[in-house]
Amino acid sequence: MSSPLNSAVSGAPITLALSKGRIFDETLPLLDAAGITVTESPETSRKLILPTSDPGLRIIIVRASDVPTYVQYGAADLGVAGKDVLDEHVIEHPGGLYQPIDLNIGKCRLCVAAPVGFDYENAVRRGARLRIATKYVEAARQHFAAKGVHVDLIKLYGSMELAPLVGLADAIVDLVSTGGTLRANNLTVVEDIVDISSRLVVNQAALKTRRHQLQPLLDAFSRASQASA
Ligand SMILES: Nc1ncnc2c1ncn2[C@@H]1O[C@H](COP(=O)(O)OP(=O)(O)OP(=O)(O)O)[C@@H](O)[C@H]1O
Ligand SMILES: O=P(O)(O)OC[C@H]1O[C@H](OP(=O)(O)OP(=O)(O)O)[C@H](O)[C@@H]1O
Repeated sequence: MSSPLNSAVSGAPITLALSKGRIFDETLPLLDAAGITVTESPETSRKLILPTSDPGLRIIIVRASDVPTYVQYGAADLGVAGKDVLDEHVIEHPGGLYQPIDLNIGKCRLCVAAPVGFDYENAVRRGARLRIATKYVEAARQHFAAKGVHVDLIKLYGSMELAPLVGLADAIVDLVSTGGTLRANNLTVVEDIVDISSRLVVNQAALKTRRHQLQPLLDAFSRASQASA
């Protein structure tokens, strides 16, 4: 996309919500494909609103799990969030979010993992009540309910791999990519739940009222993500 987004028409730039780290880093090439560069980095700047080379687009930096909230309430017109985060959000706060594009970034798997040597299959067969530590309580609840496995879910906000090592849980539900974190902590995948990637998420009202501004960006993201699939 070579022409600037037309901010003069609506009076306000389009706001894109990103989290710093891998989502910001992996979204940059997609923006680049849309002819947009971001000169400041959230790793070095403390600014939470970053301008872009296009006066019609600004970026806000929020926690990964807060991206759907900013977009749902219209504080951002669109954002990038993992399917893991979106699924948790939508179960608790349905409506208002449109997920038009799988960006094919942030690829990993949501899995059940347990200490090497823990006989998960046998525990499930016996009908044992398992203690599961996770950040993804809703996804875990649905997964184990569908299998008819009784679980006590323990909500954590990070470093789930620690929980079975110190007796907080029997197993965890967490994201796995290379498997390096599990290996380093003597854990192993005992079950795959779902493939994860990051999605573009758009405020449904903005899609109606600012469609002509948003569409070129959506088209550019769609082309770039298909090219990298
Ligand atoms: N190891 C990984 N490989 C690929 N993608 C991943 C990996 N870990 C997480 N992701 C994806 O990237 C998204 C953002 O992860 P990130 O680690 O940047 O945030 P976070 O620390 O999980 O979020 P928060 O700050 O809200 O707790 C996740 O929601 C997931 O979709
Ligand atoms: O299989 P691997 O390649 O080792 O990746 C898996 C790890 O990646 C994620 O953590 P992240 O690196 O995002 O750390 P954080 O959750 O503490 O931000 C996830 O929660 C795992 O711990």
